[in-house]
Amino acid sequence: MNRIEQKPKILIWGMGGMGTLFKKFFELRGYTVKGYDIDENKREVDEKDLFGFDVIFLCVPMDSIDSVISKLEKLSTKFYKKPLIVDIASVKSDLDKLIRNFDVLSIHPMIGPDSDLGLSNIIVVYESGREEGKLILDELYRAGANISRLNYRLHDHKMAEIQGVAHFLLIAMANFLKDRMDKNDLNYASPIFYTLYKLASRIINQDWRMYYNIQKNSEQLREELVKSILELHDGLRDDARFKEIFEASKKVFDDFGGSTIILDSARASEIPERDIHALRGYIRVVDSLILRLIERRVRAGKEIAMYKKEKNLPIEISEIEEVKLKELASSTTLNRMMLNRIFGEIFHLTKAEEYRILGISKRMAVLGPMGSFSDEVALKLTGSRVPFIYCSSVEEIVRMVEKDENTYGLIPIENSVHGTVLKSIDALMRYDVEVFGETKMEVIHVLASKKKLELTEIEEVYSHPQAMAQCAEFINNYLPKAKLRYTSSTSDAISMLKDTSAAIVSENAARLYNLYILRKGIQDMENNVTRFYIIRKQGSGEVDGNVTSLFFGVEDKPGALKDVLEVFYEKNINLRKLESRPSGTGLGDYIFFSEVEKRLNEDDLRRLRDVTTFYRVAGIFREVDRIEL
Ligand SMILES: NC(=O)c1ccc[n+]([C@@H]2O[C@H](COP(=O)([O-])OP(=O)(O)OC[C@H]3O[C@@H](n4cnc5c(N)ncnc54)[C@H](O)[C@@H]3O)[C@@H](O)[C@H]2O)c1
Ligand SMILES: O=C(O)C(=O)C[C@]1(C(=O)O)C=C[C@@H](O)C=C1
Repeated sequence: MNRIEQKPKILIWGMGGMGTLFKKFFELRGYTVKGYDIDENKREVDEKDLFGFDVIFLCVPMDSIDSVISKLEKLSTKFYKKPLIVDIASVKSDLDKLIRNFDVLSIHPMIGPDSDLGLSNIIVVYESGREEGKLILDELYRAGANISRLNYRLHDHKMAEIQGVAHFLLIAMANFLKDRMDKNDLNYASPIFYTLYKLASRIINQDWRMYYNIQKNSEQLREELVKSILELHDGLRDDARFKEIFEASKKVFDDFGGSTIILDSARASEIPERDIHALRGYIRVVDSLILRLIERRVRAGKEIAMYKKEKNLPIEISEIEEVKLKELASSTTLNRMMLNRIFGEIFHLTKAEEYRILGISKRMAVLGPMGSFSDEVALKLTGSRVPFIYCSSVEEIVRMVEKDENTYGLIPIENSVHGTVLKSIDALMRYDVEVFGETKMEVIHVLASKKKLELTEIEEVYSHPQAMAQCAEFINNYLPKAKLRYTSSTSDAISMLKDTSAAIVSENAARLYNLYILRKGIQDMENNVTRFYIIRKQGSGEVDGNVTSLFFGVEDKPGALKDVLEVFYEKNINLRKLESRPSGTGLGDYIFFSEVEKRLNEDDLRRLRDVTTFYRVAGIFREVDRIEL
């Protein structure tokens, strides 16, 4: 465990490409992060407010680092606490100066602003051992970055090889071909040419200064490179010599099996204009890429599953999914709701593979969609070790459970405000399933929105009619002017949200869909509790419990029901619930559903047989908070 109690406050000094990347990364992980820049338009804090931060990320161009260090030195007496300076420069020539006066974590992130920190190589060049620094590296590590260490004096030399050579060759290619080719030549391009062309374009279209500084750092190596190119040129006069040079490189340059680089280097980076066939061709390539990438992602599930088994971790870790969804939503303008659904399904595919590898075949059918109240209850109940199937009706759940011994179900049976869920009783009556547990959960509604809003700014409120009714008092008191819009589900309510509207949903749904929670617990009644049945295929497991639920019929004569109740009375059995439901055989024909607080024994059932036309035990169960499936 880290010894820092609170997350350090971070200042990003230089809000360009890399600064923005780090700001978003740490913000999404719950840190307070502010940006400062020489350009006033990019500033979130003024110069006078630079002193309360625990960590300062130096994200200015390399040419400006020296002046920023001098400024930091001048300011140093005013800091409330000595900040940790995180240096990310690509060349470490200023590091000596920085270390002299500050606590420093010097890293070199080997990615550009448009990349992802997951799987990136982060080279740690110097660390003064501050806890904040360890925490930062730990966050990067947990996001999948590969943290390596390299002495800072060796760093610049290594970078000359890694970056200097690659940049030089690509800049040389662009420089050489710029007068010889035009964009039409791309019609003749091969995937390899396209890849190099794209890489060179990426460099040429950025600010030249950083590349200049990197080349300055690789002057000596460049000379060796030019010499080696001439040798290769020379080697091409003789096939045996060329073969030798060619084969010698194989030892280091492995074959990249499974790479999508060639697929991606097809014309898939630019949308063709107008021509419908070209457009369809383009979409075909993009679809193939998506497919290959999803396959790769799912394959990773195998390794993750083995790790989770070893560490006894649940398959589903909703916090990880939440951060990912937030991260994805923040880097696109695509519809957030749809994005959540698509990635929700992709997560499902990966999880399904994890379950398959671990031989987990059990699943639980619940009322969907993901983020519904039932989803929340099922998560709590199972500790998320089994996959959930999201159904759109109770009947669908019960039907699924009847069909498959490995599918369990969670259905609402009653709510303390709205009473019995008759659809659940009807479904239990029709299908061969049994109740083997019950669980309760308090309904807590929250008011949530896409953007942070004052209540007075809310023009419309979206929700399911039942949730709306349960929050009527709050709506009348605090949102008297808002228009009420009824929707058929939580996810519908969320998808309708505009910038000035809010939805009444569960806290779980608000978190899942990255909404702001404006008010919590807005339901009128305290103690708004829903009770659920946990069901399985009839006869598919051990029976245990202290409550029995049963269906029975009585003759159509006066006192018939009283005879049944008398059996319970005689035997001192407390009747917890009694409902009558139409049997479906004719007008006036009813079946009774009841719950009694006892595990009925042979004798109890014999007595019931005498006073009923039929009975069927729907389940023997007890209340549970957790189930092991
Ligand atoms: N871009 C990359 O691929 C990459 C990769 C790894 C490391 N780095 C390192 O990250 C650092 C930043 O690179 P970038 O690509 O984000 O640069 P950038 O040009 O995108 O952003 C730099 C920002 O710093 C601001 N700035 C300039 N001088 C300043 C000053 N004196 N005070 C405050 N703000 C100032 C600029 O206005 C700009 O917003 C560099 O040290 C670079 O070596 C960059
Ligand atoms: O990161 C993991 O632990 C995974 O199993 C991957 C993954 C995913 O598909 O992104 C799947 C299940 C977890 O709920 C979180 C994430």
